[in-house]
Amino acid sequence: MIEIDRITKTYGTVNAVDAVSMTVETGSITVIVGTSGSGKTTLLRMINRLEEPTSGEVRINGKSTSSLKPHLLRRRIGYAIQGHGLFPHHTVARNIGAVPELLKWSRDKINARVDELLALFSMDPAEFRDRFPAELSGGQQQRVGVARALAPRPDLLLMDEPFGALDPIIRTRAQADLRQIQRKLGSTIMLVTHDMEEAISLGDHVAVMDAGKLVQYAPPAEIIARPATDFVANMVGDVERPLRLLSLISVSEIIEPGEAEGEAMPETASLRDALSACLWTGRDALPASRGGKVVGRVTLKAIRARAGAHA
Ligand SMILES: Nc1ncnc2c1ncn2[C@@H]1O[C@H](COP(=O)(O)OP(=O)(O)OP(=O)(O)O)[C@@H](O)[C@H]1O
Repeated sequence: MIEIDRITKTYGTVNAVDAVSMTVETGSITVIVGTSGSGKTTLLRMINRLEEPTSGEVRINGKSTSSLKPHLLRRRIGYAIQGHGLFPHHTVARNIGAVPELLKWSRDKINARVDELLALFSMDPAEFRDRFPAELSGGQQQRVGVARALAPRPDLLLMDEPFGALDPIIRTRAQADLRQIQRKLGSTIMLVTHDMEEAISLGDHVAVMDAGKLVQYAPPAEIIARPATDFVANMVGDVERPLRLLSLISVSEIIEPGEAEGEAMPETASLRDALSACLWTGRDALPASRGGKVVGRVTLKAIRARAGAHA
């Protein structure tokens, strides 16, 4: 069991993560979802102490992570990131065996573990063991990255946007593979994404972050049925229907006078695109442009009203 207890990270005057508490059950997947800058990565990196918390603590099976040396802690916690961070001059086998080697496992034990993991990820060990990362597809590199993180049988696997670089079809497949492997190995996983669909399809629990705060922590069905705040409701949408409707309406229909910060949205774009841009960049309003010139703004409130009017 992982207990996160009022953990906070302050940069200057900003609480990037603000007194977040949650308990993660062993053998489950928890997905942390939120807009850009909501504190997801900082939260994840405090768990393996790549960032030191300003206050609060994390306990793994009852033991505070602050009682362990960070490099020893990180051998017990796997970490997989977007772009996978493989060592380019090492073979697949050496990449996967990197931490077991540090832990001084025997050569036979490492080789067996490498082959076991490759097979689990549907990669024939005889074919892939001796290849270099550049000789793999993006999806294969991603799988090797996850296999490497799982190699020493970590207590916990942290994943930061692991599927971010994959195209949508491979991404869906990679999510299904991860689910299957996690079930088989009984791993405990905490995964960060900005994609609510990914959170809902992968998570046993979904943690929604907004401006450093944990605004809801619940199973996906509850997040959809009973969003705790307007922000969560916005992130979930009313599942698919309003999004489909919004994709049929153009920004030009709801432009209003006024200003907004950041990159402009062309009036010919759909409200689905405008909503997506608001959520992605954490803005409540976007400038709207016609022929490259800003002519007003489109607000999250107006997008929601329009979605409601069609419901
Ligand atoms: N080293 C740092 N120094 C100062 N501020 C930081 C630092 N790291 C992160 N922040 C700030 O903390 C906040 C949270 O950042 P964090 O990277 O955790 O967000 P995130 O939700 O993971 O975003 P994204 O999805 O864009 O990666 C942001 O406002 C960010 O600018």
